[in-house]
Amino acid sequence: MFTSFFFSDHFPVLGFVDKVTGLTGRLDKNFKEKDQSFKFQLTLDHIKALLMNIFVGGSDTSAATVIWSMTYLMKNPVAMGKAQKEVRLAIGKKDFVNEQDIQQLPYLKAVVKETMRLQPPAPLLVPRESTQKCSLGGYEIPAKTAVHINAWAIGRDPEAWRENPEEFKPERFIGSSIDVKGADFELIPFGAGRRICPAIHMGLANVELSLANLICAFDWEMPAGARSQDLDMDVQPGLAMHKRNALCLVATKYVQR
Ligand code: HEM
Repeated sequence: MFTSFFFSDHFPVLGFVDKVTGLTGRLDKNFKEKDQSFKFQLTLDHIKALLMNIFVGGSDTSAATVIWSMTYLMKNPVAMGKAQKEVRLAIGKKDFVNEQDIQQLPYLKAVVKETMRLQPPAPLLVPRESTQKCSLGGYEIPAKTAVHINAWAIGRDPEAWRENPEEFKPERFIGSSIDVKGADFELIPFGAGRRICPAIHMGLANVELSLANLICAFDWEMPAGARSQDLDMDVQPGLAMHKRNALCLVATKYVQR
């Protein structure tokens, strides 16, 4: 069915041909059969909710991370300089950073990890409920308990991050195996275990690609009269942790000499 040629897909006015050839009837029958393999009736509302999940879950978190990364880089010009030098050297005369280039950018990746450590986009991950009674770290947790994991606090825990945990220091990840993929519990911006963010690779690519292109193509300055050290880190409370006040910067196109 998937590979069949439907006139209606290409020439809507000739859609009646699909009815005459029986394709439309076969399509309806297929849908009905597939629907029965679900334990419930899949409605348009379910599909809308699913698309909403993907759209909100995907765009909001990635956008928040790019803005926090830019904020930290503006407040740390040495780190901004290092990240720009790395990406500009790696792509040479090309005018766009692509996914392959990203693999040669360890410092940029460290910047993203460090941002996610300090400002995980979903600071309490997604609320969950325990299905059965269990014991964790000496605490008895009954079934049906609401569980919130404070990824924000874990990322700043001085026992896990011994070297100035409050400081933005991407270098802490250079030569370190700690990653955001759910295996290192001190850094879990995407969660961990079976309910870890299913789009972790897409989320990381969104952030790394946007950030790499922003800092590669432009030099960034504060608007006249503003100082980067005064940039605030105020947070807009919500499921996703956004910067409360808009980050206003002046971009100048970078021209390679
Ligand atoms: C920087 C980007 C992203 C971050 C930081 C992020 C973070 C998270 C976190 C913390 C969770 C909850 C994990 C848990 O409860 O343990 C989650 C779940 C989820 N994320 Fe992401 N996410 C990102 C990008 C995306 C994208 C791009 C999509 C979709 C295209 C997406 C779709 C989802 C969905 C559908 C779930 C629910 C999974 C479930 O309940 O089983 N996320 N994400």
